Amino acid sequence: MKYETLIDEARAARELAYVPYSRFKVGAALETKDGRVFRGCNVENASYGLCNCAERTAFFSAIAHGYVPGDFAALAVIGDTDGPIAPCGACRQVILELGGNDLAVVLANLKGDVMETTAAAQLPNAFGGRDLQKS
Ligand SMILES: O=c1ccn([C@H]2C[C@H](O)[C@@H](CO)O2)c(=O)[nH]1
Ligand SMILES: [Zn+2]
Repeated sequence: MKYETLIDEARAARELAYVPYSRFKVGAALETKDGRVFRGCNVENASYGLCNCAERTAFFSAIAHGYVPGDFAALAVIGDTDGPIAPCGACRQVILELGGNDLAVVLANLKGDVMETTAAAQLPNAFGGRDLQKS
């Protein structure tokens, strides 16, 4: 799918964000290799630490629908930022594990700025499952 189309999906997802505390809406759209798209928005909570970002909502939705690491082609994320939105560290960790090193990550904002990168490039020197398999 064209990145513009995936960004449009993320833009639509953003409209559904539940953000009574930050008022900062974020949308994500995760494309599977078999052509489906899972949308995600951020979902906040009065217990602030429970807020879930748009990126993780999209991945967790796809996993809950039976998709597994290796099934994903691209992730688009959009927010009302000056430059292309920058995923938080927690999301970069999840994007890398579930999306894989080479997942295309398309970061956008409402003004039309776009940055294309990859999951691995967004989290250098990452901790991963392999690190747990010593001894
Ligand atoms: O890439 C990002 C950055 C922030 N947020 C959310 C978390 C919180 O709900 C709000 C403010 O940080 O934006 C996302 O969903 N994705
Ligand atoms: Zn995040």
